[in-house]
Amino acid sequence: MGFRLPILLGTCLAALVNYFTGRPLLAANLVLWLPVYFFLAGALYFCYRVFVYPLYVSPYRSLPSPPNPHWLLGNFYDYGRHYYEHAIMMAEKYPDRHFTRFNGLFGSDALTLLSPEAHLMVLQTRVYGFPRPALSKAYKTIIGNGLVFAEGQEHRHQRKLLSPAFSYAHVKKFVPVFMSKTKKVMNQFDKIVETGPTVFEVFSYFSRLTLDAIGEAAFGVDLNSIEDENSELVRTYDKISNAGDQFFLFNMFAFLPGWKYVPTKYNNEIRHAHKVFSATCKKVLKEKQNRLKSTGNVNDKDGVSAIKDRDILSILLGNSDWSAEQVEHQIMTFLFAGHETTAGAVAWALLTLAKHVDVQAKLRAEVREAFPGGVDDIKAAEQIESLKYANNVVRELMRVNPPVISTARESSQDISIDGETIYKGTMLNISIKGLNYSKKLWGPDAYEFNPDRWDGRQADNAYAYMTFLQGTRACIGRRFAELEFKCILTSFVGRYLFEESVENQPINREFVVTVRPTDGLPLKVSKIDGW
Ligand code: HEM
Repeated sequence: MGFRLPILLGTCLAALVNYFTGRPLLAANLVLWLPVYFFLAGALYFCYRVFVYPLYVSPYRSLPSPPNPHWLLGNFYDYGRHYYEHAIMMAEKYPDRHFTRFNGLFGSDALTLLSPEAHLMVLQTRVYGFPRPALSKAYKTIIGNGLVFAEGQEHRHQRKLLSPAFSYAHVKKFVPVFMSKTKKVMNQFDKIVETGPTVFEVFSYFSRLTLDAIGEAAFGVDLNSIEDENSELVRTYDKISNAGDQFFLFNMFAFLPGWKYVPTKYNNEIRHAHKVFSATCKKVLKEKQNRLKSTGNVNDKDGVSAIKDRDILSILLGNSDWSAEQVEHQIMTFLFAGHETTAGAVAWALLTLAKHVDVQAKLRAEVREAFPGGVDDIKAAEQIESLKYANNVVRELMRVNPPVISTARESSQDISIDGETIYKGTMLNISIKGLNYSKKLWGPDAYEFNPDRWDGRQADNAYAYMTFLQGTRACIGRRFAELEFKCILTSFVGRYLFEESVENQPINREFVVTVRPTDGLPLKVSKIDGW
């Protein structure tokens, strides 16, 4: 309906004023009346949207919804903090529904998908009929306008082009990169704990580790953030990711044209961040182009296949359809998507293991038995993949701690699933954590951390394990991330014991694209001799 309704209301108001006052419709006092009409029409429309539409007009009004915590903001405000809890609660209460209602911003309609069938429809069968909502386009400044934001045929094309760089056969060649970055951070840990068990903040170490790993594996450059604690790139990621309510406001007003130019504190930070990311991408690009020129590999006549360096950047450069700016945006995308997610996964995994020292001990025993010579023995993907218990632990850690807890789509068409209709223009919430914790799909102990549940099980229904999403737009970096995660986890748990700094201490979480610990993650770390 957009702005048509206020205009209609404004006209009706003008007609009413004309009827009761006898003044000519928008004639003599046009300049005076027009703003008044529109103000009143806007106010009327606002009341209609917030108070009348959700209760009496919305086609979804009879659908069940979670309690509405705020008449104006609906469930939008606590989306990041408690959203997945709503989804879990709704899934438990309505196990046979495909979707339920979610109280959107300013009385708007939104749905939470619940069933695997609904997810299959939105993420695979009719995937390009469900693009990202306009609201999320505001993230382009941080994530880059690359694969994440491509839609339709353009997405299909980019994905096909980039997929070879993420095949398992290719990704496993990165084990030496993952291990060399891991060992650098282990050396830093060794120094911190050399006089005995020490409590310190661990998240930032993994954030820098994964940033350097993606820099080298995907682009062939050393971003040097492990050594340089004051790296501007790291500080900038920290700043925009720890934005709390400012990020909420940024999102809330993102639909206003020109909002990003309003000089709010966060808008300024985002603009600065964009400059830093853009400068990094340009630097990465330049270094790579120089290297490729010197080896004579770039722009060979058959493009991608002629390039010996089959890392992501070589593939991007081998595609002559893309301008330098497009390549830069893709680099920004992989820098962001490739490090925040895995860093979050490792941090939350260590917290979970700190609460389950028995699992840690069993995992450590398996790692030490397989690699008696210590961390230097870990050299190839096949060695790590052969650790049966470690594989179960990793899958379970990723199930209970998905770093991306939810995502959103918007319906660009009317679609029915078993007679329940999703109307065009509706915002859809995809609760990754909701499905990962579904008792219907995972059994009564779905909330428990239990690596043994994976014995003999892959994931009966792929749409039950959503950490990397599923379908056409599932995470392209999944294999990369899983292998990197395994390298990091087996090495660190092999050598150190992780415990909670204070038992059951709540850790504040921030949800800005990924879930990260707001004030860092303090853990008690001790070195266990013999490895
Ligand atoms: C534990 C680590 C990771 C997790 C949990 C994760 C999770 C996800 C999820 C849930 C999505 C879907 C987002 C959406 O559609 O809204 C996604 C997409 C994506 N991820 Fe990952 N990711 C991880 C690591 C990585 C890595 C290491 C890379 C690259 C090296 C990467 C690159 C991407 C890209 C480019 C997309 C967009 C794919 C598309 O739209 O076709 N991710 N990831």
